[in-house]
Amino acid sequence: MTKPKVLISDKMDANAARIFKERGCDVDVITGKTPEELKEIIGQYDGLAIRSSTKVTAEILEAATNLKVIGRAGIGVDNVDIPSASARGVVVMNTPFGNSITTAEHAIAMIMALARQIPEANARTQAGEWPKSAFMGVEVTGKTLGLIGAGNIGSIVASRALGLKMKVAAYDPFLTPERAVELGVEKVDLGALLERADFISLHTPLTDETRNILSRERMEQCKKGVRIVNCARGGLVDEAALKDLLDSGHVAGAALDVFAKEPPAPDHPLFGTQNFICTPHLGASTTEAQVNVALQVAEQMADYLVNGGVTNALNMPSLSAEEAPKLKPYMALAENLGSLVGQLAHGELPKISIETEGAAAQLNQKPIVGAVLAGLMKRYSSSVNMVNAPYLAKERGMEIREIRNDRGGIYHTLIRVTVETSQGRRSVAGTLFSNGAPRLVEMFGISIEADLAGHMLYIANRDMPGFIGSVGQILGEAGINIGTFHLGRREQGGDAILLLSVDNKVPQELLDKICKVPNVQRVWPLHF
Ligand SMILES: NC(=O)C1=CN([C@@H]2O[C@H](COP(=O)(O)OP(=O)(O)OC[C@H]3O[C@@H](n4cnc5c(N)ncnc54)[C@H](O)[C@@H]3O)[C@@H](O)[C@H]2O)C=CC1
Ligand SMILES: O=C(O)C(=O)COP(=O)(O)O
Repeated sequence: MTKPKVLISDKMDANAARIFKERGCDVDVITGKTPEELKEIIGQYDGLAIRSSTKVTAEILEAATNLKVIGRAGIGVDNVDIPSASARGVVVMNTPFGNSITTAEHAIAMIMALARQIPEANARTQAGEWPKSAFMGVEVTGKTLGLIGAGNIGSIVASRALGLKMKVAAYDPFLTPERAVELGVEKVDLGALLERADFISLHTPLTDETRNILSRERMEQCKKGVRIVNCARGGLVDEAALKDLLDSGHVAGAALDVFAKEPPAPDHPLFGTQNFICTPHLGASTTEAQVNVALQVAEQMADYLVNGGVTNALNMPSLSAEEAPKLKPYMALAENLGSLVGQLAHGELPKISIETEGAAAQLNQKPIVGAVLAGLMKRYSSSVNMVNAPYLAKERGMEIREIRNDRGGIYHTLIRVTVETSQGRRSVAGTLFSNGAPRLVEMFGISIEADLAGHMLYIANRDMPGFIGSVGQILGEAGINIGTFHLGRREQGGDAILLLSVDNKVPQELLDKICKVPNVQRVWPLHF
């Protein structure tokens, strides 16, 4: 058998190459290639090991005709086009914990550097000045640190900040009250965090929801004199607004490890701004973290290439060869149902029950439960997958109930997912057609049949004449094409639901307009 061939295309600790060789792979270390150069050579490799510099675009993947696995020695995978990789059957893995401590420590270092203006004081002192009276710092003791995102890294930052005698307030829709107590932080909403924080540190992935989470408006809502740290992802903070607010003194200091575009242009507006400090995406750059992630990524990738074992994959569950074909369609259904309740619940999810009926109840429940939870949490975490979702859910205090009912009801096979939140109970169910196609069959106890795919709109209304025409007209006038249309109602004149698939994302103004149509109770955009 020919040896699998791996390319390490970003700077990586030498342990990675050593492990690949020891595990029976050939390995090339070629860093600093342009996308065009990478495209030329990628076709010969079975594995690609990267950090954040290599951008694995659809175009690169198209040329990667032999590629089987991409391994990210680190956490964020926003530089990999995962849908394209999945479509080509390429497994994408990361190392979700290997650099978390190191990155949390970098955020703490940034907080301290801002509090005492260490970089500028250092530069001026070494330039021959003795600017003792130019600098007046602030203590962090007793100050409030507002954490946006309290996952792996945010939690570690919280523990270190508490050790520094700071108070920690955290905004994270996935943080349960119990987990907040365990961490010793106060769970708050974003508005309260902005009003109270003396320091803000961001620790979320970059998603549609977190992009620009510190917008101009939100930073203006902050306490005057706030100091902001971003060691997560560029794009979370509006850089132009940050520049203006530092100039006006509303923001007293800002430290960025990451930029919207990396590397930033040499004339980036923030460069040279007073009380602004930055580092070139060094969050994960310690000897310890780099050894951790290099060893882990090489072991995981070699295991997959040589033995077919799957660990920390973001686009594939870990499955045995016999189970895989049977479970595959169920997992697609389960992930869609999880994603649907996650989008509808939009908030804390302390209790979830996953019920299987008929044929579904006879199968290995683990991948089904994993897929529901992965669907539910994927909007909140970049590294969630079917394998680690149950673990993450447990860690975050989610109560998970599994119910099996071997006897089928009206459907020969059914999965029902119910979440209980402070806003109430939300339950959805789906079945599989005989060709394996997944189908939603029930929402909130109301029968409805729909495919869950692409952009959709969920509308809850009173069952009254005329409403469908008005909704269709609003969308039609805005040039939004309706693909499919599904209706369900509890009883004549009672609660009813409408699920539409639409060709484009529906803008907020239109959602507001639909909300005003008589008898409409709730409008919710969905995406699958
Ligand atoms: N600067 C650097 O070198 C490094 C940066 N990172 C980045 O740090 C970030 C966090 O990493 P982890 O803690 O490991 O991820 P994680 O997945 O454990 O935690 C992310 C947290 O953000 C929360 N979240 C998601 N959407 C949110 C929203 N709209 N508002 C508030 N909270 C939200 C999630 O619920 C989750 O608890 C990632 O973007 C990662 O890529 C990670 C390592 C090194
Ligand atoms: O792990 C992450 O998400 C990081 O951002 C670290 O990036 P790097 O591997 O240092 O290029």
